[in-house]
Amino acid sequence: MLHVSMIGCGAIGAGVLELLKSDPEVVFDLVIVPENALDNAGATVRRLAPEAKVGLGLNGTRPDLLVECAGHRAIEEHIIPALESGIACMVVSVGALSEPGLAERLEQAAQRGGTQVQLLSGAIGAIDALAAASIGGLDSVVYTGRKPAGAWKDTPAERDFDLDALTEATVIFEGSAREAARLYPKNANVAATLSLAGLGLDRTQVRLLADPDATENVHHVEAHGAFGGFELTMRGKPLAANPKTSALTVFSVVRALNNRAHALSI
Ligand SMILES: NC(=O)C1=CN([C@@H]2O[C@H](COP(=O)(O)OP(=O)(O)OC[C@H]3O[C@@H](n4cnc5c(N)ncnc54)[C@H](O)[C@@H]3O)[C@@H](O)[C@H]2O)C=CC1
Ligand SMILES: O=C([O-])CC(=O)C(=O)O
Repeated sequence: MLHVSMIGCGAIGAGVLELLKSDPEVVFDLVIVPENALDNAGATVRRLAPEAKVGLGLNGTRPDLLVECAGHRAIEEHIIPALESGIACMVVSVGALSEPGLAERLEQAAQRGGTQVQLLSGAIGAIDALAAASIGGLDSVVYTGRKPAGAWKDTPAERDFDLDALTEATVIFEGSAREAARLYPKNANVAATLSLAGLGLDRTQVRLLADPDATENVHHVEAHGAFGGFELTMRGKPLAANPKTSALTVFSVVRALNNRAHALSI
C-alpha cells in the first residue's frame, strides 16, 4: 500500500483522486493547497478521498510519495523541502524546470535527501523513446503545438493576434524551447519535457499554432539521431475543468502512481 500526499486539487488533482478512489493500493493521506483553495479542495476531497486531510503543507508528516499537480510555485514551496528531507516526489509541472537552475536544484535536493524526483510525461508520449534515443545521440527534435485559438488567451499571442478573428491555423511562435517557455510559461510543460528528455532547451525547436478549427491540443514531435527517427502526433482531448490541460496528463499521473504501488510496473 502506497501512502501518498498530493499538492493541488484542480483539474488534474481532482481527476487523479476520482480515478484512484477505488484502488486500495494507493491511499491519499493529505491534499495540500493554498489558503484560498481550502474550501473548494475540502469539498472535492470529502467526495473522492474521505480519509484524506486537506492542509497547507506536510507539517512534519512523511508520505511514501509526494506528487505535485499544482503549478510552478509549489515546486519551490513543497517539493524542494520534501526532497531535502528524503521524501520521494513526482512533478507534473515540468515547464517550471525551464527556469534557469531549477532542474539542478531539484536534483541536488534529491541527492542531499538520498531520494529521487520523477518528472512525469504528462500530456506527451514517447518520452521513453526520446530519452533512450538521446543516449545514442540526437541530431534534431522539433515540437509543434497546436491548440484552439481560445487556449492562447492571457498569453503574448493575445497582444500580437486577434485570436477571436483568426480564420486559419496561425503560427504564433517559432524559436527555441527556452524562449517558448519564457514567453508561454503556462504552455511550457510539453516543450520542457521534450527538452529534458532530448536535446535541451536551446536545441529543441518549437512552433506554436493557434487554430480556430481545433478542438483538441495537438502535439507533434519529430526526432532524428543515431537511433533513426520517429514522428508522433498526440491529439489530446482537453479537460472540461481546464481546457489548457489535456486529459492524458491525469492518466499519466495515475499510471505513475500505479507503477509505484502495484507489483507489476509498465
Ligand atoms: N506535464 C504536462 O504535460 C502538463 C502539466 N500541467 C501542469 O499541471 C499543473 C496543474 O494543472 P491543472 O490541474 O490543470 O491546474 P488547476 O489550475 O486546475 O489546478 C491547480 C491546483 O493547484 C493548487 N495550487 C496552486 N498553487 C499552489 C501552491 N503553491 N501550493 C499548493 N497548491 C497550489 C490550486 O489551488 C489548484 O487546486 C499546472 O502547473 C500545469 O501547468 C498541465 C498540463 C500538462
Ligand atoms: O496539452 C496540455 O495538457 C498542456 C500543454 O500543452 C503544455 O503544458 O505544454
